[in-house]
Amino acid sequence: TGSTRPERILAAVQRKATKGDARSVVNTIDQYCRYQEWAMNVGDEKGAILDSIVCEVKPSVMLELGTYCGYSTVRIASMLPPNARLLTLEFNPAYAAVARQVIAWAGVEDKVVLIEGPSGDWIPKMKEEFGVTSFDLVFLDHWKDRYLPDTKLMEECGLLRTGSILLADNVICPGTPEYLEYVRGSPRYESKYFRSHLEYTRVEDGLEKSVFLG
Ligand SMILES: O=C(NC/C=C/[C@H]1O[C@@H](Sc2ccncc2)[C@H](O)[C@@H]1O)c1cc([N+](=O)[O-])cc(O)c1O
Ligand SMILES: [Mg+2]
Repeated sequence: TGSTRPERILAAVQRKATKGDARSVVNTIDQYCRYQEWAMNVGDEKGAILDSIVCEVKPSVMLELGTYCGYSTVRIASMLPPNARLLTLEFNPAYAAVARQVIAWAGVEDKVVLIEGPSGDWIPKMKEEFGVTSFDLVFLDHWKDRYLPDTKLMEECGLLRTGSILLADNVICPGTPEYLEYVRGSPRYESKYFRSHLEYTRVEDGLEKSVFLG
């Protein structure tokens, strides 16, 4: 029973990244996944677009769907002011266990609430369990067939307000056709595509930024 890919990524972080230095953790994971073994982090190229949108929005309360190893969790948290909160949802306990350690190594645990379990169960409980009124920014990077149902669920639960922003990874590769059709076709969203590449490759991919109009 060898190690898993997330465990090997964590090992690289604990071996090579400077403890307490979020950028060093991000750079270490990018190096490892570009030169040792590919992994489904948003990566450096799309990550720079993510950074620019986090900086522009300056969210007080943000949601990430799909923590995985915690790469984008650390990337986002390092951009947030001290009193801002990033809630991140992870379904797989083994991935969550790795992510907690990556987040701790980066020193951003005070800004992050990692929630274990399926988004479908937790989204309806956000208000009562975490005191969330609405999300300023949501980063969708979990199962691609959950992007649309979870967006509709957030609407129904009143978790989006006029101006809330959805930022979706992988809208080209692997692709999220139903979600894309919905946000681009709905009068309740103003959508914009940021062209990029699939992490660590030359394959086209991109992020879709959609502003909820209420
Ligand atoms: O499949 C992809 N991502 C799915 C990610 C899924 C992550 O989210 C939860 S699922 C969940 C469910 C419910 N609630 C929370 C988390 C999984 O345990 C995993 O940690 C993907 C694939 C490629 N690719 O090239 O194949 C590239 C990417 O950038 C990708 O994001
Ligand atoms: Mg992704």
